[in-house]
Amino acid sequence: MCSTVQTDVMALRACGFIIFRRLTQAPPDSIEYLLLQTSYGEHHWTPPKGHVDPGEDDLTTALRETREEAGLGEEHLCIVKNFLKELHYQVHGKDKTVLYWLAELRDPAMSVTLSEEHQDYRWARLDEACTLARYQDLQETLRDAQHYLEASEKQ
Ligand SMILES: Nc1nc2c(ncn2[C@@H]2O[C@H](COP(=O)(O)OP(=O)(O)OP(=O)(O)OP(=O)(O)OC[C@H]3O[C@@H](n4cnc5c(=O)[nH]c(N)nc54)[C@H](O)[C@@H]3O)[C@@H](O)[C@H]2O)c(=O)[nH]1
Repeated sequence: MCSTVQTDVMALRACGFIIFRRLTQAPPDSIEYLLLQTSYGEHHWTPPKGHVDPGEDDLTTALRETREEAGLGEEHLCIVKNFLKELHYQVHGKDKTVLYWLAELRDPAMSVTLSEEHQDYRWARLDEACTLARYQDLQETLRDAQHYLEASEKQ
């Protein structure tokens, strides 16, 4: 009973990946981000992500959810070091934390396989991605990712 009460007051926590691909080597505006549209609720668009299972570490959750929701595993991804964003918002009056790592799809032609949780997906350049991801914090996260990638390319 105690554990049920504790679970109820604990903040929601989810983890995922901002996945991008480059269709050509350059320029940086050729970067496209993967967004998935839920098949439930308001049919909102987010990168692959999901709730952390009890005892699971955050990165394991992000990888598991990305495989479950997009059919993309660690072997298909190149994780970008030093990029990790934390979002905080409320869902039905409850605090929720979402962590996003950043990863490049190794083979840009690799196809995405959706689960029943999503009805559509889109590879979108930054502007379109921000339009689909209509939450300001997610838009800022996508812009931060783009800046990070552009800055890395200049080095
Ligand atoms: N039938 C039905 N079933 C649902 C529903 N809801 C869930 N299920 C079930 O739960 C399972 C999902 O399990 P996971 O995959 O593990 O979890 P997540 O990936 O975490 O997915 P969620 O959808 O739970 O959570 P969010 O994406 O966070 O959306 C929640 C609300 O937050 C807002 N919101 C979203 N993103 C942002 C943002 O970046 N910034 C801001 N500021 N706000 C944002 C937006 O208002 C949105 O409505 C599904 O299989 C369903 O069975 C629902 O409405 N109807």
